[in-house]
Amino acid sequence: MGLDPKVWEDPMEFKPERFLVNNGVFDITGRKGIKMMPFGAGKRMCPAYTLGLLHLEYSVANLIWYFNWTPPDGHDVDLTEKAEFTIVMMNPLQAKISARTDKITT
Ligand code: HEM
Repeated sequence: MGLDPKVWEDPMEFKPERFLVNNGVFDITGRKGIKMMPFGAGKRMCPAYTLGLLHLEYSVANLIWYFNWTPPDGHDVDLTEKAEFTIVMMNPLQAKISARTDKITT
């Protein structure tokens, strides 16, 4: 379903902005039609999906808030897909992280 052009426009293209519809509120519960359902759908849907989403947002927000992320010299980020046992990135992702000194502390 994730690769079906009847469901997704240009399914093979990396377009995160496709989820920025309806003021950024994308239905992942399957209530408005089943299109993407990372937490399942219907009666047996994950009962903790809001907790899961909150936890992910909190984790990512903290990683961005506390660290600067840059690619090491000579390791450019390339999102092109490469087929191995699974689909991997063209260049394995490497990141140099350092503590942010410019963040506002409260
Ligand atoms: C990002 C995090 C999570 C993802 C992607 C996820 C995804 C899923 C999926 C796909 C199902 C199966 C739904 C179905 O059978 O249709 C499920 C079920 C379930 N999840 Fe999660 N889940 C997450 C986090 C959590 C957390 C944090 C908890 C508990 C604190 C939890 C508790 C459960 C339970 C109890 C079920 C079984 C529901 C049932 O069979 O009635 N999940 N989850």
